[in-house]
Order: sequence, then structure tokens, then C-alpha cells
Amino acid sequence: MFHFKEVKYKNILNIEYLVIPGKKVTSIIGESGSGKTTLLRHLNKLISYDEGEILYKNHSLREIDSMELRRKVIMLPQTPAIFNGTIKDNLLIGLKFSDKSMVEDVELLRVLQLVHLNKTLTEDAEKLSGGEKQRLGLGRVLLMNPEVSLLDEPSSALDEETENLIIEKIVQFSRKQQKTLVMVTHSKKIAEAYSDFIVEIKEGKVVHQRGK
Ligand SMILES: Nc1ncnc2c1ncn2[C@@H]1O[C@H](COP(=O)(O)OP(=O)(O)OP(=O)(O)O)[C@@H](O)[C@H]1O
Repeated sequence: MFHFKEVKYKNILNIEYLVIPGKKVTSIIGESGSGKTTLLRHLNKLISYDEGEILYKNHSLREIDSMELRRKVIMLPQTPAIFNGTIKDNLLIGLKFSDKSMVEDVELLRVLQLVHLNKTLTEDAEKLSGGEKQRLGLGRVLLMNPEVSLLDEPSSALDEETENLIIEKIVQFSRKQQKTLVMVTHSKKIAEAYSDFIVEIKEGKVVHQRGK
């Protein structure tokens, strides 16, 4: 789905060749500062490479309109933006952005359950803890159900048990819907357990890419 050829970005990324497969779960692993987030940001056109080429479905990212791309490829940053308002407002805002039709409360509650957020829809989102805000952000992306989800350390603020539960559900959901999931994770264990494809980065270079 994404092809990298001789891609250079500042002195941060230098990727000779990388393929991220469609309709699969890919984990990006590597030490802190190795360039994982920078790679993910490229896939969402939040930054642009200096040299080489990144193709999305065989089209250069340079030629794809950023807003158009971001309707299909949604990135959840490590610390998702939470807006003034209720949990419901914060879930629905993604749908408004992507021009998708609105959904019933019962569907919103199902998503909250999926991300283990045991709250009511009318609660003030600002009052949630860091980990709860992260899960709300995940819920927002799940509801949008994009073609490609880019998750940057989606479970960094969670304890190990909750982390496993949530990643398992997200992966199941993505597989069932035949969507593409790319997640950055600090945990080799999570990468091994849940992904079809693992990319390891070291100092901006891909040192391993392998299917399982
Ligand atoms: N906007 C920027 N300008 C200059 N350098 C940057 C910028 N963003 C990131 N970097 C640098 O690029 C390198 C890679 O950063 P990146 O955030 O991609 O790493 P990471 O692997 O995601 O790290 P972590 O696991 O700690 O989140 C780091 O050395 C970082 O300091």
C-alpha cells in the first residue's frame, strides 16, 4: 500500500526500500528517537521527504492532495487532541471532519466499550486522565473506520493488561473490516503477538522488515 524508495528526510530518515502492506497489521518498532513517529507522519503528509519517493497505492504522495489523503489515512498522535465538550462531542468530531454520516448513541457506547472507557457520553472530556484521553482518541478513530489507521504508541499511557486487551480488540476490528493498520509500539511483545508485518528502525534506517 505504501512503497518507499530511497527516501531521505533531513538527517532523520534514510530509507532505501520499504513496503507497508495493505489490509494488514504492521508494527513499527525501534529505540526512542530512531524515527518511528517521523515515518508515520510522512504517511499522513504531515511532513514531506527531501529525496526519493513514497507511493500510496502506486501514486506519489507529492501528487496526492493532503486533505484528500487524510480522509482515508487517519493518524492518531501519541497525545490526541481533546476538544472542549463532552465525550460524545469528541467522538463525533472525527465523523464531521470525514463527512461520514452521524451515528446513534448506541454505536458510540459500543466504541467506548471497545476501548475500555467506562464513562457516559455526557461526561466532560477535559476531565479524563491521560490514558482515558488516549482511549477516547482511539475510539474516535475506530468510529471513523478509515481505510488506513496510523496509531502512534496507541497504548503508551496504559498498564500492560489494559494495553493488551485494547490492542487485541483494535487489531480484531481492523482485520474483520479488512482495513490497514500501522502502529508504532515500544513493545516487541505487542508487535510479535498482533502484527502481520514488523518494521524495525534504527537511527532512521530500516534494519529489518519481515512478515510473520
Ligand atoms: N521537527 C523536528 N525537527 C528536527 N528534529 C526532529 C523533529 N522531529 C523529530 N526530530 C528528531 O528526529 C529523531 C526521530 O524522532 P522521532 O520522534 O521520529 O523518534 P521516535 O522513534 O518516534 O521516538 P520515541 O519513541 O521517543 O517517540 C529524533 O532525534 C528527534 O529529536
